Amino acid sequence: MRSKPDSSGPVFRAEGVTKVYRTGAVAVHALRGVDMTLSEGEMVVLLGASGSGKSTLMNILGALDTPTEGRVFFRDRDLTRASDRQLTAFRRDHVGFVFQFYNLVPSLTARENVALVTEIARNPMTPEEALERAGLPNRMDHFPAELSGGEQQRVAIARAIAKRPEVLLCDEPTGALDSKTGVQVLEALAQVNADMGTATVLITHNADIQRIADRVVVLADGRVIRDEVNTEKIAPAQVSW
Ligand SMILES: Nc1ncnc2c1ncn2[C@@H]1O[C@H](COP(=O)(O)OP(=O)(O)OP(=O)(O)O)[C@@H](O)[C@H]1O
Repeated sequence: MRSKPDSSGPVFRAEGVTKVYRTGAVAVHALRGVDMTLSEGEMVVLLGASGSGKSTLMNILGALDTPTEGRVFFRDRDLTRASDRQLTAFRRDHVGFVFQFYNLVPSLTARENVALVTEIARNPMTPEEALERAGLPNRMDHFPAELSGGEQQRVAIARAIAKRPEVLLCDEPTGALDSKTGVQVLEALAQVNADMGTATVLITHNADIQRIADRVVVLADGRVIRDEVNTEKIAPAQVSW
């Protein structure tokens, strides 16, 4: 069953997005006309084989990259017409990113890593609240080297959500984790999605993880080959791989 109504307009809308990377004489067609939407509060799992274009699409949605052709809207804003400066402001104000590798500052504690964001964001939560929401209330004064991979990833999630982004883009957040710690990370993401209504895109290689999604989008060779509502959504704790 869908857990959330789909009454409002999409947060993201990609229309006919193509991306061609040119390296010398070689052209790689990473995306070949992708249409996709992300609705308010929705958790979308993006699946596909290696090289199918998942990261390229996510980077374009998050304005880390620009399409070769096509349009990307964030609410009513056409990102493909925005300047670099506007795109930087868009990322800073609206998007949280979580990557496979946590990119924490090793010499700072969990709390201090999150504070790097809360000190510059416009309407942040406290680092403590962010770490609690990410499921890590008891490790705030630990350094990254004192934390497990799953705990480090939850610090990265806390850092990503501390500015209260409307969208969370997660590229293989469990890719470096075993299944037990991977489930804990998925639980943190599902909790944020449920409590804060943060629309979330989650890239994974792991087909089992699609079961926690509201909707599943599958890419193959730069095209969307499946886009379906998941009618039997399960809790992360029920996922095993
Ligand atoms: N900066 C780049 N320059 C040239 N080619 C690129 C670049 N980034 C990605 N590509 C190519 O674009 C295609 C899609 O890559 P992308 O990283 O989006 O796939 P993916 O589905 O995320 O793969 P993976 O699951 O392995 O991360 C691949 O063929 C890749 O080699």
